[in-house]
Amino acid sequence: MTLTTPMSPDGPPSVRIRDLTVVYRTAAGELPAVRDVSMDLAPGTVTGLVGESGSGKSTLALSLLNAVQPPGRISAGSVDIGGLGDVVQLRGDKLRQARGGQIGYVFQAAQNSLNPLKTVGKQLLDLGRSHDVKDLRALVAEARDLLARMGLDGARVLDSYQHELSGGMRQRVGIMLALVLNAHVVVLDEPTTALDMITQANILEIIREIHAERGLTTLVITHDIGVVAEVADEIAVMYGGRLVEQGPVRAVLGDPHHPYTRGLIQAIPRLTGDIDEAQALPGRPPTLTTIPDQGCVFRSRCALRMDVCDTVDPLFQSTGDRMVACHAVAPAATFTTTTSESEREMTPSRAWSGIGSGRREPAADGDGVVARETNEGDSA
Ligand SMILES: Nc1ncnc2c1ncn2[C@@H]1O[C@H](COP(=O)(O)OP(=O)(O)OP(=O)(O)O)[C@@H](O)[C@H]1O
Repeated sequence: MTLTTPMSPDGPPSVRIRDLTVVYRTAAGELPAVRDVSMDLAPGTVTGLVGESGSGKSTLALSLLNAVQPPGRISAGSVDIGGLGDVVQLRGDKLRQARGGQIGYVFQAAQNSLNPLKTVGKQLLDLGRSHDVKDLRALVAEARDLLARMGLDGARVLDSYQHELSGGMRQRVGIMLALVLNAHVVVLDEPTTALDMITQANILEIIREIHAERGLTTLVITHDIGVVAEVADEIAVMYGGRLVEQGPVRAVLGDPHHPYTRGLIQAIPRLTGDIDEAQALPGRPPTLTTIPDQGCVFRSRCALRMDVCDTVDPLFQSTGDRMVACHAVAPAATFTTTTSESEREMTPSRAWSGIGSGRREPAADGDGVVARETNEGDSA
């Protein structure tokens, strides 16, 4: 079925986040939930943002709409969205129009975020009026089309109250409301949480299809790596308010370079094979007050911890096909110049030799020493 709203004539927009820091006011002062994050969402891609609870995913995503609420605020950095400029600088009417108009957001637990006292159609009209939509009939037709595209009877759904719809139907209504004003950047926060497996699979398929057909740039936030594997082109991994790894999904999931990414993957129980293969990550993620203010944020849980990790923030830098922030992972330059046997041992997969076999201590001397030398050189 053809959608009434075609792909943007300029193509999907790019999103460029630079040096973004978001703080929350606490009894201990303002503390960063997102710190110095730089990342690009390539036009037309689905990026999956993963990390344990509290790693800063939702805070980062809200920054894309300049919608961080007090006691939080964006204290530094920029979010440039193609055709819009720096969203962090937008105020008043311009910001209100951008939200929903150009940037759609499907909130966490969208299934429960509809107004229980109004029909979906009434909420749609409220949305249209708040964005000064002149042709409300066309808006309703667009909503019906979108709902039909997602396998629902549009007219019936628009006449329904929240309690008359299943969880999966409400989630689709959330997606419709995020897209109906023709947004081309879409953020979905935990789009499949609390849905059964079949409905989850169905929603992920819908996200992919609509993403491709409408020419969107999409960010999906989830703590479930399975969701990322299913729906995303790129994966970004967050820990303690930092981005620790970002790259193509297949490359990163097939050969994770950061110890945290590897730990997340190893913690997934498999449907087949030995159930004991899944290893929970030891320790807990930090809270705002326990995130260290210098050195690597992951070091207290890291099997590859070295002295340098206590004092020097690892740079988020290219290791060839991806970006990684880890002192134990050699940057791209090292790979292109290595020739000798000992230098070849610097590759991340060598540094990982102990982890894959279930050993939970730093890699053997040679690897550890070489990695440390490499990184001390870098930070100099
Ligand atoms: N309103 C707030 N006031 C104070 N601290 C907050 C507030 N909202 C979030 N935080 C803190 O900021 C950090 C990041 O939270 P955020 O919700 O962005 O993480 P998340 O990765 O999205 O977690 P989840 O998956 O549980 O939603 C956490 O330590 C959280 O406790």
